[in-house]
Amino acid sequence: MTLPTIFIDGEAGTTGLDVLRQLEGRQDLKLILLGERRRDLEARREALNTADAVILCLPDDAAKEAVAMIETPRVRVIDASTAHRTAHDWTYGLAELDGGRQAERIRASTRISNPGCYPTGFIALMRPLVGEGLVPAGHPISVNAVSGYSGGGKAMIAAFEDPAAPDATADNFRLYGLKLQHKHVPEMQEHAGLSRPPLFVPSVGRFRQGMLVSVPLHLGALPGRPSPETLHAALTAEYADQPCVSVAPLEESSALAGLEPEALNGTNRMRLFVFGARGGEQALLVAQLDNLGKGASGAAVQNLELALGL
Ligand SMILES: NC(=O)C1=CN([C@@H]2O[C@H](COP(=O)(O)OP(=O)(O)OC[C@H]3O[C@@H](n4cnc5c(N)ncnc54)[C@H](OP(=O)(O)O)[C@@H]3O)[C@@H](O)[C@H]2O)C=CC1
Ligand SMILES: CC(=O)N[C@@H](CCC(=O)OP(=O)(O)O)C(=O)O
Repeated sequence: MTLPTIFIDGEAGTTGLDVLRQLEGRQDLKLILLGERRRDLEARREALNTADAVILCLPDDAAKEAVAMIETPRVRVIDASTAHRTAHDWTYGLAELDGGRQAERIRASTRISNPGCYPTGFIALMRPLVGEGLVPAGHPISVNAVSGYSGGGKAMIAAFEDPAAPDATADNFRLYGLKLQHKHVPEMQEHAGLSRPPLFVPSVGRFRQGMLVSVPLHLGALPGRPSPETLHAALTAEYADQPCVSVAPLEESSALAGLEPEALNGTNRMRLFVFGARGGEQALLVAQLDNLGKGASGAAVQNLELALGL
């Protein structure tokens, strides 16, 4: 039996290394690695056109360049960058959407855009609620989030870990994206089904990886005045059959005094929480995930398995 071949373009970057860690040692596929030739255009072109599947772990411009180099339509492409996440001829790689029907679309596709880390949490929380009409598409939505510093790739890792790095920082925590035009906003809006861009306030802390994405809601301002229990029931039903996404029971979340971002590190899992007093007028929805796991490399490997039927 011929094993499928996989090329990771960007194999030595933060996401690429994490994909490599998950794939090396597998007996059901063969990796194409370029090592020192990874920046050589001709070596990349050849690998991009001979592999059965390629995972692009590159900045946006380099990802677009890689796609333009692919002349073989059968090659399955999984792009971890932001470049194709709202492109209508690409399939959005969040397999759990629409009760898992998105997994079928991924299976049938040769162009798969891997979701952004923050959008993975936001869309998982919001899309079912908008779809059910519990939150109107035009409702003003705010989203606050915190990420580990690996979210900014090699440069941000160096800034937090190496005092001699060009952007070295002693910050323990900071808000950013303060122009309110973060690159993830169009992706969040489109795949959550919103007609108005969410107001997104990201932040980064002095921990390597892990993420919380929070959406506060004034329930009295929603048309049906749903309770926290109603929102929780909708999310629980949506993800009931999904092994990688779970919804914490209300008894569990109401007993929590706090929530930290690192609990799911090293996994491809995401946990959703609904906080709020029983029957109350306010709710806080939170997604907990690993920015490098379900937010990047974990989802890329999940999409690879779907696309190749592994
Ligand atoms: N970090 C995260 O949490 C997440 C990242 N992503 C996305 O994944 C992609 C990669 O990010 P990340 O791994 O963090 O970034 P890194 O900066 O850690 O790695 C980028 C990689 O791209 C390679 N590269 C850069 N430019 C070129 C080029 N012109 N030709 C060939 N290779 C090139 C680099 O090569 P070299 O090793 O030679 O420097 C490096 O290996 C980005 O699009 C990012 O948005 C998505 C979700 C989450
Ligand atoms: C902490 C930090 O800087 N995070 C990055 C998001 C991670 C990333 O590169 O975005 P994708 O998920 O789209 O690839 C940022 O805000 O730009």
